[in-house]
Amino acid sequence: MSEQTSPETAGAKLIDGKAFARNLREQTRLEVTAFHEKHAVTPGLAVVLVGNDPASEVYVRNKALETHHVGMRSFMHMLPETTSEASLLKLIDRLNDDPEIHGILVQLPLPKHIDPHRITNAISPNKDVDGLGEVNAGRLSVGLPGIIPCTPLGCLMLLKSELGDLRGLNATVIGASNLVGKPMALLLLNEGCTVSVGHIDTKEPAALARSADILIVATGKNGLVKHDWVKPGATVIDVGITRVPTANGKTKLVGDVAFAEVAPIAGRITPVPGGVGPMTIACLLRNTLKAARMSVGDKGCKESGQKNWLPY
Ligand SMILES: Nc1nc(=O)c2c([nH]1)NC[C@@H]1CN(c3ccc(C(=O)N[C@@H](CCC(=O)O)C(=O)O)cc3)C=[N+]21
Repeated sequence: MSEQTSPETAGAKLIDGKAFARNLREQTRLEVTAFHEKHAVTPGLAVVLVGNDPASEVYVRNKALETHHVGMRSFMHMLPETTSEASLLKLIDRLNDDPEIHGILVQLPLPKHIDPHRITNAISPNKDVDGLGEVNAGRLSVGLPGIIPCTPLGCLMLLKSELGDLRGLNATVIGASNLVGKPMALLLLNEGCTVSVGHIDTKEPAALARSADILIVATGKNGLVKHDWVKPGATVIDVGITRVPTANGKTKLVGDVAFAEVAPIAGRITPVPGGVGPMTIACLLRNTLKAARMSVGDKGCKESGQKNWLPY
């Protein structure tokens, strides 16, 4: 990756998640071809969306397109907002039993009348490409191989490619969700970082953030992280993604980090858009390939080696 600086980002290097994700997808495409030649199996991903949140519909469409680009099959299920929990569970059962489907993703958040925990855990652990079910979450927490949630996995790939060995570094994760913050903290712990987790009740989040060599922010509060939250030279990974209106009546995506004031202080920083977002989708495709490999007991792949966490 080339050093990119601009007047607004003074010393900070932009971490180009978009370019990294493009390379990862290309690598995945080649591996999907080889996998198909060896096993005559095409990896298949089912994506389920309940309700019609316009932003979710865009992500879901992008996922379908990128799935095709890497040579996988995509199965879309767009269900009405009024779908009952029972009928969603029935669909998941069908997808669990369908041999053409190797990965199942149910887009979150779900409508209020559906218990997300029950849904996430209904997905077979072998097809849980979001890595959010109790089996995969538990395996991550005890240090066993499993399927790792896409966003934290993408963040870790960016960090390792930028910084190499992370052992001994101080990492602060702001946000403690099951989707990002908690698995991110566990991954960094497994990499040998000294990890702190800040959350809604943390008394001095700025001080906690300022102690970090690696700062990961996943709160959904746009512009939360100001210049005085960041240690000079730190690597900042912005997971937040919020659509805000602009002066000319359009909208744009912004992160949880106040980019213009933080970029001159940080050593490296991910932009929004073009940072973590594209990595999430690229990692979803990796996880789907991994699930397909597990389904045929492909011992020739790194994924079946019991020590290897990362799908590359
Ligand atoms: N079960 C589940 N798993 C998820 O992984 C999941 C989810 N539910 N619900 C919604 C969030 C959101 N999410 C994004 C993925 C990619 C981009 C992405 O590609 N963003 C582009 C910009 C896209 C655009 O311009 O609209 C970028 O940041 O550059 C964004 C957001 C996955 N999520």
